[in-house]
Amino acid sequence: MTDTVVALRGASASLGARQVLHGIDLAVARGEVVALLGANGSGKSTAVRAAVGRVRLSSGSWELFGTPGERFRQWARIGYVPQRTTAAGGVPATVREVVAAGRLARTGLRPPRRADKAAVARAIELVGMADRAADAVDALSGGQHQRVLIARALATEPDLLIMDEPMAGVDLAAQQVLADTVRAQVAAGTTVLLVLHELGPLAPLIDRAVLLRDGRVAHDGPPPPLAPDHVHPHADEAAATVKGHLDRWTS
Ligand SMILES: Nc1ncnc2c1ncn2[C@@H]1O[C@H](COP(=O)(O)OP(=O)(O)OP(=O)(O)O)[C@@H](O)[C@H]1O
Repeated sequence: MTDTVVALRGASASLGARQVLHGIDLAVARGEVVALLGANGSGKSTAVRAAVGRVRLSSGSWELFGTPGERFRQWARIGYVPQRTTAAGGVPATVREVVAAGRLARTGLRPPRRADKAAVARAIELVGMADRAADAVDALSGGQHQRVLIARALATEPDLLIMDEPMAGVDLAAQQVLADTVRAQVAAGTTVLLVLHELGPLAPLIDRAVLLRDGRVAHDGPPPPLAPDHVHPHADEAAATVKGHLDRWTS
């Protein structure tokens, strides 16, 4: 048994001719909530895509649940929300269908059982979309779409949840719903790795922050300091202050 749920060690990776990651170390322990921060193009998405095996390392190593990534097969233990994409790509699927597709990692091709249907319903409920479950996803707003993608990742009941900029393009009220969702997952023992541009309403949940700069780890430790009133859930002012702190911290 190991307490490290996901780890990149000395990881380098290139996209096309460009080396994007330069020997990064990124490890997340069981139960931790880690934010991966950094400017545009610093390599955050590439790092998490490498962590889930979607980008091949040119050197270094990669582990999931104590198993070398190349040999890891228990993909149902991982919920991954990629950087903003559309959930259905023109296919008129309903919210429930898209979220149920996430459950396939557990069920394979066997017919869904009651527990599978319950997990799908719970995931939809968690992101506050129960009243839209039968609606086509292409009728949803960007923020609602993002919630559906998160529900799809939660439907597998993951031990490790990786989300790439989950708050991008999501309005403040929906951000609060997402923060509550992440809080519920954390309370249930899920390990969380988040790519974030700013901490926003997730700030109180973050145990540790890893800052990337030009494909290298520039900081790994406590998250950036927060304004004293950061806990106020809907204060634009507080969000702006946190962002101000973060900008100073990352520049
Ligand atoms: N297919 C590709 N070929 C070459 N370079 C690429 C490719 N895809 C991305 N890049 C470059 O790799 C770098 C890192 O990209 P990555 O998406 O990991 O950064 P990021 O920190 O997640 O940025 P953002 O916050 O903008 O999403 C960027 O400079 C990007 O332009």
